[in-house]
Amino acid sequence: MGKRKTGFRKSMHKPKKHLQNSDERKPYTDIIKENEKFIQYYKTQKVCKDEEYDEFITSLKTDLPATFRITGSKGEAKKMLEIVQGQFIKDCLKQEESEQKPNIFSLPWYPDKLAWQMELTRKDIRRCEAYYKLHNFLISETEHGTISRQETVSMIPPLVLDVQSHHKILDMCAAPGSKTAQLLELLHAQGDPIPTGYVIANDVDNKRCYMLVHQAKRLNSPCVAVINHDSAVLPNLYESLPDGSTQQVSFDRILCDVPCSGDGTLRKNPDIWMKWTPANALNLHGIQYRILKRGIELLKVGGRIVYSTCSINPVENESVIHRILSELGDSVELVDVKEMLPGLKYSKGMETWLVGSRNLEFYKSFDDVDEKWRTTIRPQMFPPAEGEKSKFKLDKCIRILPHQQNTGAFFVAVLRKIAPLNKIEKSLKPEEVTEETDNNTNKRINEDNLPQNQRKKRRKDGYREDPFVFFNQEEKVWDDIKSFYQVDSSFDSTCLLTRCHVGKKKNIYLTSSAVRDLVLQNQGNIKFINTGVKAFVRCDNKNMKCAFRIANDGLESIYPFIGEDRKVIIPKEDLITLLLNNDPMHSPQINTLSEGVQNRVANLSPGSCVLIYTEKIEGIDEPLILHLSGWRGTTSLRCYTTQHSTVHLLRLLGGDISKYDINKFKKIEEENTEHKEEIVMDEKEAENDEIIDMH
Ligand SMILES: C[S@@+](CC[C@H](N)C(=O)[O-])C[C@H]1O[C@@H](n2cnc3c(N)ncnc32)[C@H](O)[C@@H]1O
Repeated sequence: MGKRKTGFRKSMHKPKKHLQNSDERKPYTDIIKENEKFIQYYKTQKVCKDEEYDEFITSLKTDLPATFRITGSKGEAKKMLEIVQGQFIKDCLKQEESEQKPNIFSLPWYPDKLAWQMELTRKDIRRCEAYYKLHNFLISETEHGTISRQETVSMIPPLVLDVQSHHKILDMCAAPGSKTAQLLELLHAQGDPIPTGYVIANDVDNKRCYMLVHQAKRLNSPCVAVINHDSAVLPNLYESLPDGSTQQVSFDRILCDVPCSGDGTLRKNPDIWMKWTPANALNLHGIQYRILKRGIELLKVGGRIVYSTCSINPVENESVIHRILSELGDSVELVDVKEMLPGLKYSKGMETWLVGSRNLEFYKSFDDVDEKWRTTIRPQMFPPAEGEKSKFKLDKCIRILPHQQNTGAFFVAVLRKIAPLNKIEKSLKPEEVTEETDNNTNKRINEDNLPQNQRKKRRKDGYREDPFVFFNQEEKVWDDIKSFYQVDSSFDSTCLLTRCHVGKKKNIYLTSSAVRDLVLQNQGNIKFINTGVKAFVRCDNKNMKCAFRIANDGLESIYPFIGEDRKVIIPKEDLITLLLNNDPMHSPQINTLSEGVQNRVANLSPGSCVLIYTEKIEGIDEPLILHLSGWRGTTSLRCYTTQHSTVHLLRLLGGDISKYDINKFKKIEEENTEHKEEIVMDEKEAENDEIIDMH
């Protein structure tokens, strides 16, 4: 008797993911957006005028509008702006049955019209079939890195930090990283391929550090490193000086976007309605203060630090700033940044507030506080005395409330360091530092200059990260790369690194020389999670004289150093052809491309190359310039792009993206039908099997 075939495939028994009726997560629609304590607390705190209070609360109960920021080089950003302002987005917003289409507008206070808000929530965009093209647009452009979907108010802190390309920037509480990404954009805004400044992005939560890595990666910057520390006790960082000694890094700019109760995000996170209690703010005040204080210690005199929270509570906001100014007032002052935010509606910082206990007993001063609350309510949480208000100028802080312009709630304070902290700075230097200082100069001795046997092994075991292994002058693989790509002698190959000590090098990453120095000087004390942009990828292709191809990620940084021989100018039509056919098995044949390209590649030896596309854009001097990693095969030419980048590039060039612009609603419908058909088929097969068996 033959073996019985069941005919039932595994897939039949396992419901497809989208068909599963999962009740693991409570839908946000089931959350009751009420909390008596919350309503009473903020009414008592007078966070807005009495006549606005109902509007304030009502606004907190509605979903947030979707917003995004355009990023990228000037030419690319201008082209994206044309798309956002043009017919494409107009069509995306059109609802077939309705005559009314939601509005989309640029935020007046964000420079160059780069930030946009829609009269649609993220949920609307995700759930409504009419917006599937808009949704696809937002996803592919976000993944490619040309837009960042970021909440309106969250764009303010990096903006008022006033970043320039030479700034050393520290982002103290950086994960998941939307502000880090914005800081990187601002660092690269002038178009330098490798800015001299950098961003050190820190978070205490190891897992969240990887979200940060993902965010930073989208920006393809060689000037960022992700580290993992409690920023309240972040060790000093050191940098080399030209004479070989080292000195402590003083940051030009610091972002201190501290952990907070998050009640300003109620519109996005409605579950906070059920969890909210005044105790959260009381518990967070201490760590918020310590993080800000450590930030000020690490800041250069003349530098700027931005303190921000997504909390409405003065105990987490003005109270922290007041405490800092009371202690360090000779060294820091609040900065008025009104001029940097034209058209933004906000309330001035509060100069007086009450401190409320867990059960809503409100106190004007610590002397009145009931004994039982004195461990949670601290004397430093109270506002300045009546006669001292003008000394602190807390009204320079910025409070954004949700009803003012349909956003989340937010608090921002900008501080400038005007003098060193003296005693405090000295007392907080970690022990390792003094241990190794040169007595005469008070500078730390550069360990790299010491003989190997005198270097102290500082790395603690247990870091999960792969090592950061920088090339030395004699790096073997470099000779081939250098000669194949005719890399200019000004390129510093010691800024290239791999993540393995032994074995074949797979990916080669690039950092700026300042970031390289930071890693080398500090990897004993600082837990580096990630750094470097991918510059070269191993591809052992017999046809190529060099084992590494150029990666798109780091191409902008290495482009100026690559010799002309491996660069191919490509016209629009050919680039569109390559993008539409970027399956490596079916790359376009060279003889199907334009004559210009055929002539250009005739003498180009097989292997990796850079494809260059330029286009004049009306209204700006800077053209759109695209540099893409390409491959000259024996008879074909291809372009390396991920699917999201392919869609982005085709969109920029006006190519046909229909094959990628999938209507997921239709697809699900089809899959459901297919699934039903599959079941019928499987049942038929099973019946046949029965028949076969019976005979
Ligand atoms: C408000 S979120 C930061 C949001 C982030 N700046 C952004 O724009 O995406 C606060 C972050 O602080 C981190 N955090 C909490 N305590 C910290 C500490 N002591 N040191 C460093 N990070 C801390 C949390 O893990 C969280 O990721």
